[in-house]
Amino acid sequence: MGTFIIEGGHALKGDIHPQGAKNEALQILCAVLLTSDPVTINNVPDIIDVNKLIDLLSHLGVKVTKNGTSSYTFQADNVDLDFLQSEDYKILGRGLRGSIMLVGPLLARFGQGFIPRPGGDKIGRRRLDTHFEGFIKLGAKFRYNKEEYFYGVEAEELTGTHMLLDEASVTGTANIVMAAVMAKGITTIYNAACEPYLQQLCKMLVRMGAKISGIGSNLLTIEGVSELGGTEHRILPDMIEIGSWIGLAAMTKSEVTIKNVAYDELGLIPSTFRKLGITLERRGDDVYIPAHKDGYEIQNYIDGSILTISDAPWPGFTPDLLSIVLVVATQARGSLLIHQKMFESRLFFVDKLIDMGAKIILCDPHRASVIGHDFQSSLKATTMTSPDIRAGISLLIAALSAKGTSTIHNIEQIDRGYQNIDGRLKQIGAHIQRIS
Ligand SMILES: CC(=O)N[C@H]1[C@@H](OP(=O)(O)OP(=O)(O)OC[C@H]2O[C@@H](n3ccc(=O)[nH]c3=O)[C@H](O)[C@@H]2O)O[C@H](CO)[C@@H](O)[C@@H]1O
Ligand SMILES: C=C(OP(=O)(O)O)C(=O)O
Repeated sequence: MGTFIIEGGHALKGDIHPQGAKNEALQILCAVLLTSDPVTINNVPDIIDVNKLIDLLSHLGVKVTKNGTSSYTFQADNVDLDFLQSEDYKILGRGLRGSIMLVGPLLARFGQGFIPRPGGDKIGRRRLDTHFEGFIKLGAKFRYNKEEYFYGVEAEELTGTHMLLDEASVTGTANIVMAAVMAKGITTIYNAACEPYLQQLCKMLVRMGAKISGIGSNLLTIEGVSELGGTEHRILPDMIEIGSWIGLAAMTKSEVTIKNVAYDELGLIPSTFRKLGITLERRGDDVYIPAHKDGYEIQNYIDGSILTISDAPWPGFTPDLLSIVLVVATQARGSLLIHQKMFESRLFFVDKLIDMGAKIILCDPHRASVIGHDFQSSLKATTMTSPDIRAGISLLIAALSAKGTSTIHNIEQIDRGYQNIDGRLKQIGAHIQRIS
């Protein structure tokens, strides 16, 4: 279990280059299984979850060539389907959430897809019904081994159909789209998730020969084709990482420029941080955050009532940034309510912030009310353990702003989604040390 030792209270200064998006990379990597031709992917982040998925692909027989630091070529021309039944597959598949998206492409191309219950953050129930209901509608037979938590779908042929998803699941939509691209006839998916991750996946599939319309909306129409070919794809900058850097800059009163953010893909992220009173300027495709020497003030609603920040399926505000918004609010001028609607166990980490001196009331598992200190009182350094990826980065932000030296254990949770976070923080002046 790795640990960070952080000496807080230092302002940071400099440029940050965001990594490629974790959640997009996981979809795109699974899509390489849809063709026997080479697929080149650029801007691949060097993070635990992505590296685990690349390892899984290579165990499946996919040829993996590293072209440079963040560029890979994959060729799935000799996939070992027997590996899907092996103990190793059960162990490796459980290691991350993104592995669930292997099922759709395997089903589409080879008529069979299996997966153990995938890993990922323990942030509440994470059901997979949407995925499997979609495959069943396309004509697949479903089986589930309850003892081993092992899911399977099989089909001699998939046939296009209309489906209304029971929820706009991000990985569920990606999985169903990848299954449908080579189904016979037309598939329409309503209540589809439409995050930039999904849009990027669909655009890549179109370049591979798929016929998809409605990209970016919640109604996708897919006309099945008989096969797909190779392509080259570039992963967008990670919008969750960009939001994390914005929060970190404000709370440590640091002057930071986040370079090449693909601003037009950030949706509500900039305006949500602005509602906390944080100044961020768009400069070309960069985001400049000045040092907030006089703090930042939370805006109320027009009628004077207290601001609520809550998550919603895209283009709503992403749930993956709520923990970061929460920690940043602990030093704001004013109060707000955080309402985490999607996940029921994602706010419990506020106990650690309360220990550090933050004024937070956890109203119930989904809602926390935060009363900002306006920097009149610093958070106190402490020892903590990172429970999940976004709580982990939030605790790291708290530690960087706190007085004294903090310790964060279980930093693998942070490493699974943030590339060389300590190295990049050091480059802009943070006092952080990794102990493995
Ligand atoms: C690898 C990956 O890409 N992970 C992301 C993906 O996970 P993942 O695809 O697993 O998440 P889903 O979109 O399936 O659902 C997330 C949670 O929200 C609930 N839900 C979802 C849609 C909806 O309309 N109503 C609703 O309540 C689900 O029941 C579930 O509890 O999307 C989540 C939601 O943006 C993100 O937090 C994860 O980082
Ligand atoms: C919840 C997250 O990831 P995963 O779905 O991989 O657990 C996240 O990225 O915030």
